[in-house]
Amino acid sequence: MVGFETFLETNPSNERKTSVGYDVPEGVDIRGRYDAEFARILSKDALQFVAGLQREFRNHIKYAMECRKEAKMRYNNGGLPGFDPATKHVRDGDWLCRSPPPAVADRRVEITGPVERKMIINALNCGAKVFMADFEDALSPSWENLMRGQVNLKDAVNGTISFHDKARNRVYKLNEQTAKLFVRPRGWHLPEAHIFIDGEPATACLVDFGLYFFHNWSAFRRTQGEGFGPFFYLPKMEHSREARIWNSVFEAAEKMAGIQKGSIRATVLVETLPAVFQMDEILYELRDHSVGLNCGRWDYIFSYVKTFQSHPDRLLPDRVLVGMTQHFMRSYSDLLIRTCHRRGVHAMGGMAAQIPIRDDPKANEAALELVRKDKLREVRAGHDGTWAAHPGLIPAIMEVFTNNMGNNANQIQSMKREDAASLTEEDLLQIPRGVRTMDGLRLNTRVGIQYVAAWLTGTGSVPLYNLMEDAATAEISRVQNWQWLKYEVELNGDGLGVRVTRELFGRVVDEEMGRIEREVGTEKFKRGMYKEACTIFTRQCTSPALDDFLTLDAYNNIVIHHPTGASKL
Ligand SMILES: CC(=O)SCCNC(=O)CCNC(=O)[C@H](O)C(C)(C)COP(=O)(O)OP(=O)(O)OC[C@H]1O[C@@H](n2cnc3c(N)ncnc32)[C@H](O)[C@@H]1OP(=O)(O)O
Ligand SMILES: O=CC(=O)O
Ligand SMILES: [Mg+2]
Repeated sequence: MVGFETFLETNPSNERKTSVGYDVPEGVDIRGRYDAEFARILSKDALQFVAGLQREFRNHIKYAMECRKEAKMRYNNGGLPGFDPATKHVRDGDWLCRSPPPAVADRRVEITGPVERKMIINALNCGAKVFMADFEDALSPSWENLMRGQVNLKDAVNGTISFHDKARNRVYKLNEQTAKLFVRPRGWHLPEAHIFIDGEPATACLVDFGLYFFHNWSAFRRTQGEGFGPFFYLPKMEHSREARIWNSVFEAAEKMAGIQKGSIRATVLVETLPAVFQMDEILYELRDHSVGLNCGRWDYIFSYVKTFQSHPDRLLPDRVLVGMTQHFMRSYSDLLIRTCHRRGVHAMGGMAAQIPIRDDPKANEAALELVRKDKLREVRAGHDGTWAAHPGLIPAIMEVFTNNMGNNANQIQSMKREDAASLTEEDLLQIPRGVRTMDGLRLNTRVGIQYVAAWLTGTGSVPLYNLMEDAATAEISRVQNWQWLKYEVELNGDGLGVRVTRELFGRVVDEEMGRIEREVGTEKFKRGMYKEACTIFTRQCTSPALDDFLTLDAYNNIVIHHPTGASKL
């Protein structure tokens, strides 16, 4: 794994202290650029709070990351993830989570997006019930993006956020009625290299959570949460011990603020394969702070490949064929619904990748139809709400959920899905069916390189070939290529019987780089970071050992380059 240690080794500049301008508490060093607006976020008190969390929980986090490594070793030695016999009493027990706060009882459509100023306003205004503001899959974690994101969220919670689009002479402001705000901090595994605490990079999610909570808990509870909150989404957990750390972090934050235990609420994304066997345990750890689980389908597919990286009998078909109707995906969604409703909380659906296609009405209608179909399956299965990637999808998704749920805020009591109790480990692990093709290999390569190029220049979610791409979808492209190369799989869907060798992949990379250049134009291609992206992506696809995360390696580049803004490629 490329982690803190590698980060330190590969970045000699980390020896420098650069807290110039910031008033920092003892032991805290800020290495990002000084900006007067950032300084309001990075106040001494706020940093003291973040440093306190880091000091209290760093050993717990390190231990949890060690446990991830041990689990990986077990899977790499042929083991399979499964239900833990030691926590059977939790799964069998008759307990409930606290009931959902009234402010977010109805979450039928949630929009997601990076913490970019205009998008925050558009998302809050778009008619969705919830907006998940994202420091994670949809954000490239440059210093500028992170700090501006915190400034933007503070203004949003205070109701003062505005944006002047000078090119269009348009001013963006909040409507009377807005979506309720959830914030998604980064995962446990990521460092925040611009903030050092006691000589090591801060844990990224504690920075995201800590700064947002410190500045917003009071206003949020007054203006948004009807006495509850703030609300969070928690990504990429692999085990309930990681949920236990979050629960303790929440308790520490509540204590600091002097608010009641159970004020903070969070929805956990079940988006790793090991976590599907821990859903009861995760809810149990967070039972005072939970507001449900969500099917993070894209990272879940990524995690399937990662977990089975040493299992050549579990190869994935083309990425486009691994949808929610594959048996293992349907089983995961069904069991998540059953688990959440049994514990009295929301079971949220996931993200359809389709987005509106502006210049082609026929293709646009076809994309919308795919989204409707996906959402209809979710609501009929019993999900209480779902995700939308784009404001243009909200009316259609809202209609599907409202037609099926009527005036009920959710289906927690009406869709118990007891039938899903009989789902087995085999159901949850069943190998996805379908063929592998040269087109699949080419698409993975083209999408992966373009996504990394965007990420390196500060943009974490992009439209590519009429689909939303973010860190999770790009991960699927990367690990699928890696898996196919590692096992030199036969592309069995083309009738040609070609095997995926390094030589073939080298040719594919060259040809797809040529195609990207033709598609984006030579000038943009030269200005962008496509070559750097190609180096990173190709290295990761061909490395003997699978990197744990695409973004950990790529992060070294954005720390060095300090992009100054989110520039679209
Ligand atoms: C796997 C997962 O984790 S999913 C969750 C993480 N991923 C995301 O959140 C992706 C969110 N979506 C997006 O980032 C964008 O919709 C993209 C990148 C997919 C497409 O972006 P674009 O092509 O720029 O969208 P498009 O040009 O159609 O935008 C039209 C308008 O909608 C706005 N818009 C588009 N998506 C969003 C959004 N998610 N939230 C708020 N506003 C949005 C744009 O800002 C633009 O506003 P304007 O007309 O006022 O200028
Ligand atoms: O975060 C969501 C996902 O699908 O991954
Ligand atoms: Mg995800």
